[in-house]
Amino acid sequence: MASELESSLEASFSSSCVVPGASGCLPPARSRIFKIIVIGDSNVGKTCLTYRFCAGRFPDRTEATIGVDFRERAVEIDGERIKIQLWDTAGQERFRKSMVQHYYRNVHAVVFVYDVTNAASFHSLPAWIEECRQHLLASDIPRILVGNKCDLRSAVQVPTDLAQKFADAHSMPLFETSAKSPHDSDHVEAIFMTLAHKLKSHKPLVLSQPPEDAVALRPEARPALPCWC
Ligand SMILES: Nc1nc2c(ncn2[C@@H]2O[C@H](COP(=O)(O)OP(=O)(O)OP(=O)(O)O)[C@@H](O)[C@H]2O)c(=O)[nH]1
Repeated sequence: MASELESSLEASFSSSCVVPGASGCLPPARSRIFKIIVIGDSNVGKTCLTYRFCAGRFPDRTEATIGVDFRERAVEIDGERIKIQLWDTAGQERFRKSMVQHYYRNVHAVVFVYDVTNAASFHSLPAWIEECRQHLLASDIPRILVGNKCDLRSAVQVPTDLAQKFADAHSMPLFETSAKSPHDSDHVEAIFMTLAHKLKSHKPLVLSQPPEDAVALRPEARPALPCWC
Protein backbone atom coordinates (compact mmCIF):
# COMPACT_ATOMS: atom_id res chain seq x y z
CA MET A 1 0.00 0.00 0.00
CA ALA A 2 2.76 2.39 0.90
CA SER A 3 4.60 1.87 -2.37
CA GLU A 4 1.43 2.37 -4.43
CA LEU A 5 0.79 5.53 -2.57
CA GLU A 6 4.33 6.66 -3.04
CA SER A 7 4.23 6.23 -6.79
CA SER A 8 1.21 8.47 -6.89
CA LEU A 9 2.97 10.87 -4.58
CA GLU A 10 5.96 10.98 -6.87
CA ALA A 11 3.69 12.75 -9.30
CA SER A 12 2.38 14.84 -6.41
CA PHE A 13 -0.81 15.54 -8.28
CA SER A 14 -4.22 13.96 -8.12
CA SER A 15 -7.13 14.23 -10.43
CA SER A 16 -10.79 14.36 -9.52
CA CYS A 17 -11.79 12.91 -12.90
CA VAL A 18 -10.06 9.81 -14.19
CA VAL A 19 -11.85 9.47 -17.54
CA PRO A 20 -10.42 12.11 -19.85
CA GLY A 21 -12.94 13.35 -22.31
CA ALA A 22 -15.86 11.32 -20.94
CA SER A 23 -19.12 13.05 -21.70
CA GLY A 24 -20.45 15.18 -18.92
CA CYS A 25 -17.08 15.12 -17.20
CA LEU A 26 -15.36 18.41 -16.60
CA PRO A 27 -11.64 18.66 -17.30
CA PRO A 28 -9.71 17.06 -14.46
CA ALA A 29 -9.22 19.34 -11.52
CA ARG A 30 -5.70 18.55 -10.42
CA SER A 31 -4.56 19.14 -6.90
CA ARG A 32 -1.07 19.27 -5.58
CA ILE A 33 -0.56 16.71 -2.83
CA PHE A 34 1.69 17.38 0.12
CA LYS A 35 2.97 14.49 2.21
CA ILE A 36 3.41 15.33 5.87
CA ILE A 37 4.76 12.74 8.28
CA VAL A 38 3.71 12.87 11.91
CA ILE A 39 6.22 11.28 14.24
CA GLY A 40 6.83 10.93 17.97
CA ASP A 41 6.60 8.41 20.81
CA SER A 42 3.72 6.00 21.13
CA ASN A 43 0.63 7.39 22.86
CA VAL A 44 1.42 11.09 22.37
CA GLY A 45 -1.72 11.48 20.23
CA LYS A 46 -0.52 11.35 16.61
CA THR A 47 -3.56 9.40 15.48
CA CYS A 48 -5.91 11.75 17.33
CA LEU A 49 -4.26 14.86 15.89
CA THR A 50 -4.41 13.61 12.31
CA TYR A 51 -7.98 12.42 12.83
CA ARG A 52 -8.97 15.77 14.30
CA PHE A 53 -7.64 17.59 11.24
CA CYS A 54 -8.98 15.20 8.59
CA ALA A 55 -12.28 14.10 10.15
CA GLY A 56 -12.94 17.20 12.24
CA ARG A 57 -13.41 15.36 15.51
CA PHE A 58 -11.71 13.37 18.24
CA PRO A 59 -11.84 9.62 17.51
CA ASP A 60 -14.09 7.50 19.73
CA ARG A 61 -11.24 5.11 20.36
CA THR A 62 -7.75 4.48 19.08
CA GLU A 63 -5.38 1.57 19.02
CA ALA A 64 -1.62 1.60 18.64
CA THR A 65 -0.81 2.34 15.01
CA ILE A 66 0.83 -0.55 13.18
CA GLY A 67 3.12 0.62 10.41
CA VAL A 68 1.37 3.71 9.16
CA ASP A 69 -2.11 5.10 8.60
CA PHE A 70 -2.92 7.67 5.93
CA ARG A 71 -5.41 10.46 6.25
CA GLU A 72 -6.06 13.08 3.63
CA ARG A 73 -7.92 16.33 3.44
CA ALA A 74 -8.37 18.75 0.57
CA VAL A 75 -8.11 22.42 1.45
CA GLU A 76 -8.30 25.57 -0.59
CA ILE A 77 -5.56 28.15 -0.18
CA ASP A 78 -5.54 31.38 -2.17
CA GLY A 79 -7.93 29.83 -4.67
CA GLU A 80 -5.86 26.67 -5.16
CA ARG A 81 -7.14 23.30 -4.02
CA ILE A 82 -4.36 21.27 -2.43
CA LYS A 83 -4.38 17.93 -0.67
CA ILE A 84 -2.79 17.50 2.69
CA GLN A 85 -1.82 13.89 3.19
CA LEU A 86 -0.93 13.02 6.75
CA TRP A 87 1.12 9.92 7.42
CA ASP A 88 0.31 8.85 10.96
CA THR A 89 3.30 6.70 11.86
CA ALA A 90 3.60 4.08 14.57
CA GLY A 91 5.36 5.27 17.71
CA GLN A 92 6.19 1.79 18.92
CA GLU A 93 9.49 0.55 17.57
CA ARG A 94 8.18 -2.98 16.94
CA PHE A 95 5.43 -1.58 14.69
CA ARG A 96 7.76 0.73 12.75
CA LYS A 97 10.58 -1.52 11.58
CA SER A 98 9.14 -2.77 8.31
CA MET A 99 7.77 0.60 7.22
CA VAL A 100 10.27 3.17 8.33
CA GLN A 101 12.00 3.64 4.98
CA HIS A 102 8.63 4.37 3.34
CA TYR A 103 7.83 7.18 5.75
CA TYR A 104 10.74 9.27 4.65
CA ARG A 105 10.35 9.11 0.87
CA ASN A 106 9.07 12.25 -0.83
CA VAL A 107 8.31 14.01 2.41
CA HIS A 108 7.25 17.65 2.20
CA ALA A 109 7.06 18.40 5.93
CA VAL A 110 7.52 16.80 9.34
CA VAL A 111 5.42 17.21 12.48
CA PHE A 112 7.20 16.14 15.67
CA VAL A 113 4.73 15.39 18.46
CA TYR A 114 5.27 15.03 22.20
CA ASP A 115 2.78 14.74 25.06
CA VAL A 116 2.93 17.72 27.44
CA THR A 117 1.97 15.38 30.30
CA ASN A 118 4.79 12.94 29.55
CA ALA A 119 8.34 14.25 29.98
CA ALA A 120 9.82 11.10 28.46
CA SER A 121 8.06 11.80 25.17
CA PHE A 122 9.70 15.24 25.13
CA HIS A 123 13.13 13.80 25.91
CA SER A 124 12.72 11.39 22.99
CA LEU A 125 12.57 14.25 20.49
CA PRO A 126 16.33 14.31 19.73
CA ALA A 127 16.09 10.64 18.75
CA TRP A 128 13.24 11.42 16.33
CA ILE A 129 15.21 14.30 14.87
CA GLU A 130 18.19 12.00 14.49
CA GLU A 131 16.03 9.42 12.71
CA CYS A 132 15.05 12.11 10.19
CA ARG A 133 18.70 12.99 9.72
CA GLN A 134 19.64 9.36 9.17
CA HIS A 135 17.00 9.07 6.48
CA LEU A 136 18.58 12.01 4.68
CA LEU A 137 15.62 14.31 4.99
CA ALA A 138 16.44 17.60 3.34
CA SER A 139 17.35 20.17 5.96
CA ASP A 140 15.13 22.84 4.41
CA ILE A 141 11.79 21.08 4.57
CA PRO A 142 9.37 22.63 7.06
CA ARG A 143 9.31 21.01 10.51
CA ILE A 144 7.09 21.90 13.40
CA LEU A 145 6.95 20.83 17.02
CA VAL A 146 3.59 20.03 18.59
CA GLY A 147 2.97 19.52 22.32
CA ASN A 148 -0.34 17.64 22.59
CA LYS A 149 -2.83 17.03 25.44
CA CYS A 150 -2.87 20.61 26.72
CA ASP A 151 -6.36 19.98 28.07
CA LEU A 152 -4.79 17.95 30.90
CA ARG A 153 -3.56 21.12 32.60
CA SER A 154 -2.98 19.70 36.05
CA ALA A 155 -0.79 16.93 34.66
CA VAL A 156 1.63 19.02 32.58
CA GLN A 157 5.25 17.85 32.90
CA VAL A 158 6.82 19.84 30.07
CA PRO A 159 6.77 23.60 30.71
CA THR A 160 6.20 25.81 27.69
CA ASP A 161 9.47 27.72 28.15
CA LEU A 162 11.49 24.50 28.08
CA ALA A 163 9.72 23.33 24.93
CA GLN A 164 10.18 26.77 23.37
CA LYS A 165 13.94 26.65 24.02
CA PHE A 166 14.13 23.26 22.36
CA ALA A 167 12.07 24.47 19.41
CA ASP A 168 14.27 27.56 19.03
CA ALA A 169 17.44 25.46 19.18
CA HIS A 170 16.11 23.38 16.29
CA SER A 171 14.61 26.28 14.33
CA MET A 172 11.09 24.95 14.58
CA PRO A 173 7.91 26.74 15.55
CA LEU A 174 6.24 25.33 18.67
CA PHE A 175 2.50 24.75 18.98
CA GLU A 176 0.78 23.52 22.11
CA THR A 177 -2.60 21.98 21.50
CA SER A 178 -5.17 19.36 22.34
CA ALA A 179 -6.60 16.93 19.83
CA LYS A 180 -9.35 16.28 22.35
CA SER A 181 -10.45 19.76 23.26
CA PRO A 182 -10.22 22.03 20.21
CA HIS A 183 -10.58 25.18 22.28
CA ASP A 184 -7.34 24.59 24.15
CA SER A 185 -4.33 26.63 23.11
CA ASP A 186 -3.40 26.43 19.44
CA HIS A 187 -6.11 24.92 17.33
CA VAL A 188 -5.19 21.71 15.48
CA GLU A 189 -6.88 23.10 12.38
CA ALA A 190 -4.78 26.27 12.52
CA ILE A 191 -1.55 24.31 13.01
CA PHE A 192 -1.97 22.19 9.90
CA MET A 193 -3.32 25.10 7.86
CA THR A 194 -0.26 27.16 8.82
CA LEU A 195 1.90 24.31 7.58
CA ALA A 196 -0.16 24.05 4.39
CA HIS A 197 0.41 27.75 3.70
CA LYS A 198 4.16 27.31 4.18
CA LEU A 199 4.19 24.32 1.86
CA LYS A 200 2.20 26.07 -0.78
CA SER A 201 4.59 28.97 -0.92
CA HIS A 202 7.85 27.16 -0.30
CA LYS A 203 7.55 23.98 -2.30
CA PRO A 204 6.32 24.96 -5.71
CA LEU A 205 5.92 22.32 -8.37
CA VAL A 206 5.38 23.13 -12.01
CA LEU A 207 4.04 21.10 -14.89
CA SER A 208 6.85 20.34 -17.31
CA GLN A 209 4.35 20.06 -20.16
CA PRO A 210 0.59 20.32 -20.44
CA PRO A 211 -0.63 16.78 -19.78
CA GLU A 212 -3.47 14.85 -21.38
CA ASP A 213 -3.39 11.75 -19.27
CA ALA A 214 0.00 11.94 -17.67
CA VAL A 215 1.61 14.54 -15.51
CA ALA A 216 5.31 15.18 -15.27
CA LEU A 217 6.55 17.45 -12.61
CA ARG A 218 9.77 19.02 -11.69
CA PRO A 219 10.47 21.20 -8.73
CA GLU A 220 11.21 24.83 -9.36
CA ALA A 221 14.54 26.17 -8.25
CA ARG A 222 14.41 26.11 -4.50
CA PRO A 223 14.00 29.36 -2.70
CA ALA A 224 16.17 30.29 0.23
CA LEU A 225 15.57 28.49 3.51
CA PRO A 226 12.00 29.02 4.69
CA CYS A 227 11.71 31.51 7.47
CA TRP A 228 9.57 30.34 10.37
CA CYS A 229 9.79 33.47 12.39
N1 LIG B 1 -6.70 14.10 27.17
C1 LIG B 1 -6.24 13.91 25.92
N2 LIG B 1 -6.01 12.65 25.49
C2 LIG B 1 -5.55 12.50 24.24
C3 LIG B 1 -5.31 13.59 23.37
N3 LIG B 1 -4.83 13.09 22.20
C4 LIG B 1 -4.80 11.77 22.34
N4 LIG B 1 -5.23 11.40 23.55
C5 LIG B 1 -5.33 10.03 24.07
O1 LIG B 1 -4.01 9.48 24.08
C6 LIG B 1 -4.04 8.10 23.74
C7 LIG B 1 -3.10 7.83 22.59
O2 LIG B 1 -3.57 8.52 21.44
P1 LIG B 1 -3.11 8.08 19.97
O3 LIG B 1 -3.57 9.15 19.05
O4 LIG B 1 -3.55 6.70 19.67
O5 LIG B 1 -1.53 8.08 20.13
P2 LIG B 1 -0.41 7.75 19.03
O6 LIG B 1 0.68 8.73 19.21
O7 LIG B 1 -1.03 7.69 17.68
O8 LIG B 1 0.09 6.29 19.47
P3 LIG B 1 0.82 5.15 18.55
O9 LIG B 1 -0.13 4.78 17.46
O10 LIG B 1 1.09 4.00 19.50
O11 LIG B 1 2.10 5.73 18.02
C8 LIG B 1 -5.51 7.75 23.45
O12 LIG B 1 -6.06 7.18 24.63
C9 LIG B 1 -6.15 9.10 23.18
O13 LIG B 1 -7.52 9.13 23.52
C10 LIG B 1 -5.56 14.91 23.86
O14 LIG B 1 -5.38 15.94 23.20
N5 LIG B 1 -6.03 15.00 25.15
